[in-house]
Amino acid sequence: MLDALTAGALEDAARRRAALPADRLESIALQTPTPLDAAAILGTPKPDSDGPHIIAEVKRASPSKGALADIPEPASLAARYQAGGATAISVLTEERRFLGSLDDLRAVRAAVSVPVLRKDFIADEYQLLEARAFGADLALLIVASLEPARLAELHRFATQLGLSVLVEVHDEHEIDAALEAGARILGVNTRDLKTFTMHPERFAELRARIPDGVVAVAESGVQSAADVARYRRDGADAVLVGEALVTDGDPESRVAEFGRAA
Ligand SMILES: O=P(O)(O)OC[C@@H](O)[C@@H](O)c1c[nH]c2ccccc12
Repeated sequence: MLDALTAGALEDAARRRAALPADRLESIALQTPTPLDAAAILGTPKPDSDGPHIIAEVKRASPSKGALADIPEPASLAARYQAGGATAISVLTEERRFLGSLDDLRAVRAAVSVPVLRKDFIADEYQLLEARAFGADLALLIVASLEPARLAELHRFATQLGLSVLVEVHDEHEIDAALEAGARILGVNTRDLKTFTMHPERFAELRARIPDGVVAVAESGVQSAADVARYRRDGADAVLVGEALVTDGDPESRVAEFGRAA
């Protein structure tokens, strides 16, 4: 599944590149305001609460669940997340299975002042230029979908563009590869990418391998404040939540509640 998603994302990027070559995209990217330092922001404890930073996700659908929510105005959803105290906003831009787009990224960027993450299956420099040009402050790199040398190369390229990187891992070996590549923000995705089953205990098991000074993000499977509190007690600096927020009638209050969970 991960390979198919990455192949599809690369195909879609190649189509966009045919319309806008990399050198032209790069000059747009470099005229875009300097990204926020997401690693520093997520690495600083919240002044007003013992809860974790919340990274709130704009997510219409997923391969495991199909359609989750109609989101006609991603900008207003993101603004409500920010009003609820979200430290950062994640925007799924993958088109085929998550039904996202770069237009969503652009709209969210214009609506919020907190860091914005481009969440996609990134395996090419062009996709990082897009992230920067459409206003993202950070980009996702998934260790399981990249050779170690390629991961390091893309991490370096993103950093040169001024982007922070959320490096996603699933096991000890991937943590080692991520740290080797220079990761400052590590996301443990507790959803198994092959079976889509949830293993929230994986976060606690892997947390000990994440060194001080590296931001630890717990990703996936949060349904309630109790789930957030558990990740927090297990040592999460930040918790990334999608489904529970897009399916809630009052995402602002829900983000606020999650941000206090400790
Ligand atoms: O909707 P959830 O269970 O709260 O999960 C959010 C997020 O962790 C999930 O969307 C995600 C984690 N890693 C990814 C990589 C690609 C696409 C999506 C993801």
